[in-house]
Amino acid sequence: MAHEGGDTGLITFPGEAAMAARLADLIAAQLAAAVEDKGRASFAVSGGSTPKLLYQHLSQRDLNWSKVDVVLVDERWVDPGEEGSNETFIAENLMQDRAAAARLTGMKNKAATPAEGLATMEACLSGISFPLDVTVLGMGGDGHTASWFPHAEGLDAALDPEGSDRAAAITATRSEVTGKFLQRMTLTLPPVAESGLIVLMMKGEGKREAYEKAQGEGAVADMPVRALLRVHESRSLPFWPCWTA
Ligand SMILES: O=C(O)[C@H](O)[C@@H](O)[C@H](O)[C@H](O)COP(=O)(O)O
Repeated sequence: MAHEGGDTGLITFPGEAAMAARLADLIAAQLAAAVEDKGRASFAVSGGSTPKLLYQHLSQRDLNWSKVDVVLVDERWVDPGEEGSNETFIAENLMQDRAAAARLTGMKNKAATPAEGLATMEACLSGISFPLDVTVLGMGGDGHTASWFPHAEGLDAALDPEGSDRAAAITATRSEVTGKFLQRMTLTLPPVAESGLIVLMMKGEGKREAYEKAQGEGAVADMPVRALLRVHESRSLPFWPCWTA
C-alpha cells in the first residue's frame, strides 16, 4: 500500500506497478469527473521513462476519452517520429486502445526554433480548457521538471508566477540529462500550478535524494522543481509527489 508522509511528504509505493495502477485510478477518476462537470477534460503529460507504465494503464481505462484533450508538458524541438519526440512517446504509450479517442495537441510546429514557435503554440492552447484538470510531471536528478532546467536560458520567463504566457522557449544547458536536446518548449509555472491535480512521478534513490534537497533552502534556478514546491508551500496545491525505489 502507498503511504503518505514522512518528513518529505512523499507518497511512497512498493513498486512501479503499484504506483502506475494507483495513479491510473486517480487520474481516470479526475478526468471522468471533469468531463461530467464541464463537458471536456484537459490532461498535460510529460515524457521520460517513469510515467510509461501509467500511460499504458490509462490507455485501457474506460472513460469518455473523446472528451479529453491531451497536451504536452514539454517537448524537445524535434518533429514527431524523430528521436526524442515526446509527442511520439505519448502517441505510442497513451493514445492507444480506449485512449486513442482522445485529442492530442503536440508542441513541435514548423517554426525553426521554440521561440519562433511560441505564438503558434499559444494559439493551439487557446483551444484547450484551462485550468488543466491533471498534470503529470517527472523530475531529473538535477532538480528539473517539465523543461525547467537549472540555469537554462528562458527559465525566468517560464517560472514567472505572474506571467500570462502558458508556453515558454527554453535552451537547456548541456548536461548528461539533456544530452543533445537543448532546444525545448515547455508549459510555464502558472498553468502547471493551477492544475486540478499535479502528479510528480519519481523512481529511484537518486530522485528521492534530489527531491529532499529541493525541499531545502537554495536558489530556484539551481533546482527548478523548487518553483512548484514553493508555490505548494505558500498555497497548498492538489499535489501528489509519488516515489518508488
Ligand atoms: O521530456 C522529458 O524528458 C520530461 O518531461 C522530463 O522532465 C522528465 O520527466 C524527467 O527528465 C524525468 O525523466 P525519467 O522519468 O526518465 O527519469
